[in-house]
Amino acid sequence: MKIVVTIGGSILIKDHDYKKFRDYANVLKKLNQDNEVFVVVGGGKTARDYIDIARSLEVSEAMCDDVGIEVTRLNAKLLIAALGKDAYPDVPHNFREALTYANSGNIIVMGGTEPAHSTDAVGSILAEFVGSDLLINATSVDGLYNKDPNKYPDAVMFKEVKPSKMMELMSHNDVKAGTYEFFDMTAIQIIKRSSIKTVIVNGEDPKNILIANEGNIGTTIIPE
Ligand SMILES: Nc1ncnc2c1ncn2[C@@H]1O[C@H](COP(=O)(O)OP(=O)(O)O)[C@@H](O)[C@H]1O
Ligand SMILES: O=c1ccn([C@@H]2O[C@H](COP(=O)(O)OP(=O)(O)O)[C@@H](O)[C@H]2O)c(=O)[nH]1
Repeated sequence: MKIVVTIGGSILIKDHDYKKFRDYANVLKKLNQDNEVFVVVGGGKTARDYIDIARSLEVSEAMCDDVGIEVTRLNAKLLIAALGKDAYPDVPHNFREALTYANSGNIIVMGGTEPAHSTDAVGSILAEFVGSDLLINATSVDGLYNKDPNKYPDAVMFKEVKPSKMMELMSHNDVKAGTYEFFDMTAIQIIKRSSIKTVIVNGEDPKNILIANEGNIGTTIIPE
């Protein structure tokens, strides 16, 4: 099975701790034993800090996004380091490169591609591009809720959700560099148009990725 895993920067680089990269590498190696694995990593607080500096220098939003992309690629390099010989040594800068590098049989790790969307969108486009059977989105909450669970204690998590419902929930979100919170529209649109089976899980514990592969955790995005 082909699997694309996106790992939110909010978990991977939260504490600037090498152990998170090592723990993720161990889980991804396990997943890669019976599957072909592609990974997309986010930028986290580091990306937001860099974007804030760029924005204060009054560069364009696209340039701010570009700064964010560089940070995601740095995080990808760290995960490649943790994976050692199981990873392809270069970070693909686009989807064609990812597909070409996959011929090596190694785990592919990438960050962002171009401005104006998040690494969640990169994950969904990559899933479409390589014909992935499953997209696993590892983030800092247990799944998709009817409202932000960090702001509203009474928020309720969906076990299953259709893309159109997600669009409704995310439509008010900002589209500036560093602010593509949770899922951006591009990501949802791609998941919708190609009916990509997607599971959103809490990635604080990397082992949840293995559970997501077997089902029954987090939120599953189901076709319309
Ligand atoms: N409807 C929602 N369901 C779940 N989380 C939400 C929702 N709306 C906003 N959030 C927020 O989105 C955050 C995850 O987004 P983000 O920090 O960008 O994660 P990642 O690093 O995985 O991309 C959560 O911490 C949560 O506070
Ligand atoms: O293909 C991409 C990926 C990322 N980004 C920029 O890089 C930032 C960090 O990526 P992301 O938000 O996905 O990281 P995470 O939410 O996982 O920390 C984004 O906010 C965007 O500004 C982008 O422009 N294009």
